[in-house]
Amino acid sequence: MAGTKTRVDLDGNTIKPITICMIGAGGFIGSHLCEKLMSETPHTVLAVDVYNDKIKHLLEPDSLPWAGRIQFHRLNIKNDSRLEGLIKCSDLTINLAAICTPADYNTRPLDTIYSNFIDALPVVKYCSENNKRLIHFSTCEVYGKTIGSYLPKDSPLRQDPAYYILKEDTSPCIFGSVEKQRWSYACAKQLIERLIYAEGAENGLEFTIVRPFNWIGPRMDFIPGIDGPSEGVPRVLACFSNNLLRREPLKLVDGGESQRTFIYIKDAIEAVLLMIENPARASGHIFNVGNPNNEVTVRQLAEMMTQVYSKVSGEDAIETPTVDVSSKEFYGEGYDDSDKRIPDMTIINKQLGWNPKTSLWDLLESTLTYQHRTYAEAIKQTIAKPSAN
Ligand SMILES: NC(=O)c1ccc[n+]([C@@H]2O[C@H](COP(=O)([O-])OP(=O)(O)OC[C@H]3O[C@@H](n4cnc5c(N)ncnc54)[C@H](O)[C@@H]3O)[C@@H](O)[C@H]2O)c1
Ligand SMILES: O=c1ccn([C@@H]2O[C@H](COP(=O)(O)OP(=O)(O)O[C@H]3OC[C@](O)(CO)[C@H]3O)[C@@H](O)[C@H]2O)c(=O)[nH]1
Repeated sequence: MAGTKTRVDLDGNTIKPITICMIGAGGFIGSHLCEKLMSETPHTVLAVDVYNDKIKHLLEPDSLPWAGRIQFHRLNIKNDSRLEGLIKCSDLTINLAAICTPADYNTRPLDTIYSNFIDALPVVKYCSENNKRLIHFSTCEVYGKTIGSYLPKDSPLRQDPAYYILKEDTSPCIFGSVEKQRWSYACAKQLIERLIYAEGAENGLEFTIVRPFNWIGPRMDFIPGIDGPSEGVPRVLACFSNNLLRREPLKLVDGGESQRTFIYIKDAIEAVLLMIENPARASGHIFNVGNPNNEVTVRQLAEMMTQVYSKVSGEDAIETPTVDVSSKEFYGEGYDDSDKRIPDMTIINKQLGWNPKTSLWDLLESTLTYQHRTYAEAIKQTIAKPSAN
């Protein structure tokens, strides 16, 4: 059971129980991290969020084995004076809070910039002033587009990894023009990274920055009309899951040519736990956390999800499984895209000896099994219900 046997870090030292102030604990990543910390470690979590639906199973009932090691604090970090107190009484702060769905970047750029930069400022300040360690969640989007994307389509250099592999310490950050408001998020994340780095350099802040590369799994985002707004546009996993559950074609934005590497949330959480429990190895570093072996185009992702969903649901795929849609139609004015995202793993390998394990097929199988079990019945009922109009 968690907390009863001695746990050691990568250098063989005993790990002491700590208190973690986790901001954004009620979201997708936060819920998995809380689950891991409760079931496998003796640490205490002060879980801060405006919502707690995704961690309710960890908070209730009081008889859970970890009762007393997790407390939920419903607060909005934009305007709540309790934040400093929570950071002060913790050993480590993990900041996950953000607006991080691409459909918002070009349609709500002010909220996006405030959420990812302005609202994170007090968190960094309180950590720095109170000598508290900070693990801040940034994004792979800070790399923007690859250098290779600016080469002619037929250039052989496009095949050279030097032109597309994304490295924390050497790759540039290449964003589109200011009118392309898609980059409001990446730019805000980049500036907060620079501020944290500067706090480390000038004031000795002990920090780690995480750049997640498309972490996916159960509880990611919402299914429109079921546990989120009917007109809402979540990230691609939930968009495609929604289409499959409703037996609608999956929408391929601009032909589905963009490439992504997807990593299973449970693999990624292992990396975060290593950062939490190995401060001497993690502090002062920026880490890519992704699975370079799981690269697909968005079109290939749609095809694979269609096959996997057929297998787990027992339903045949629909006759026309995908449909092309322009980015302007799907996301509106100001959308732009990252062409390709393959993480370099040198730094995380060297510092933490971590590697992802789960193949794309396997992670889709467990995730779509969860989506089917969780939503298929509710979707059937909404489809069967006669509409109000
Ligand atoms: N999931 C990924 O693949 C991925 C990729 C790149 C970066 N990230 C980063 O990781 C972090 C977590 O992402 P996620 O996928 O879990 O997103 P998420 O939207 O599921 O979680 C974010 C949580 O933060 C909370 N939050 C936002 N603003 C808040 C505020 N003002 N006060 C209190 N709580 C607030 C939200 O309610 C939500 O529960 C984000 O910073 C995101 O930019 C995630
Ligand atoms: O129905 C859809 C939805 C999306 N697409 C395309 O899929 C690609 C991936 O989209 P998505 O997962 O929504 O987001 P991104 O990978 O572009 O950005 C995220 O990456 C990390 C993070 O920082 C946080 O999660 C976020 O910014 C993309 O090409 C879409 O256009 C589709 O074709 N159909």
